[in-house]
Amino acid sequence: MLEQLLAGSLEDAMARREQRPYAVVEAEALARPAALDALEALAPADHMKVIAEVKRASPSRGDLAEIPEPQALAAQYEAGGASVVSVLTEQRKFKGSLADLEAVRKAVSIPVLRKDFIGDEYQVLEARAAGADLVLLIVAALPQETLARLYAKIRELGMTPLVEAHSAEEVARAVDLGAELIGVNARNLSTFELDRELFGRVADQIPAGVIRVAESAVLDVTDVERYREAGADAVLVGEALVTNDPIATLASYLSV
Ligand SMILES: O=C(O)c1ccccc1NCC(=O)[C@H](O)[C@H](O)COP(=O)(O)O
Repeated sequence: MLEQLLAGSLEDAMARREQRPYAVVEAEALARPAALDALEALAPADHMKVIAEVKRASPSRGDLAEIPEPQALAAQYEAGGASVVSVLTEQRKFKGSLADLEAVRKAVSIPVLRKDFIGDEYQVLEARAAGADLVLLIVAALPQETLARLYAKIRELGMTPLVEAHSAEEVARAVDLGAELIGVNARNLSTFELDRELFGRVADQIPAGVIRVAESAVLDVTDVERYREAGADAVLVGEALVTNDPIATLASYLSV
């Protein structure tokens, strides 16, 4: 499934490139005001930080919420104390878009993450042109050389890569890249199986000074407490926020 998701996102990006050539999007990306400092926003604190996701649907869970105005939801996330807003821009299975990202960018003043299946520099340029401050890189999706090239491109544009791993070996590859922000995803993106103990098993592999994010299947405050005890600085949450009162849910998570 991960291969299909990446292939679909790349195909869609190449179709957009036919309409908006590389040089045009590059000029837009370079004309943007500087990206916001995501590492500062997510710096370890005396409470758990939250990356709050705009997520309409997913391959493992189907339709979750309509979200006709992603900017309104993002504004609620900011008001509720989220440190970063994650916007799923993948169209085929997640029903997201770059237009969602642009709308969210205009509505909030906290950093915004482009969450998609990134495999090409053009997608990185698109992210910056739309106003993203962070871009997701999935270790399982790409060879190390490609990851390193995209990591460098994201940094060159002043953005922060969120490098996502789903095993001890992938955490080691994220560390080798020099990642300053590492996400451990409890969800296997090929099988959709959840491993809620994974973060606890690999957290010690992440060097001191690197920000640690626990991703996926954070469904209630006890999950947040478990991840906090295991050393997480932040949690990335989609479903629990789009299917419940986001302000109340954020308040309970931020109390940990
Ligand atoms: O969510 C999925 O089903 C999914 C399937 C395949 C690839 C990626 C997928 N999700 C992306 C994410 O990483 C999550 O949206 C994110 O971590 C939030 O997860 P959740 O809180 O469980 O909605």
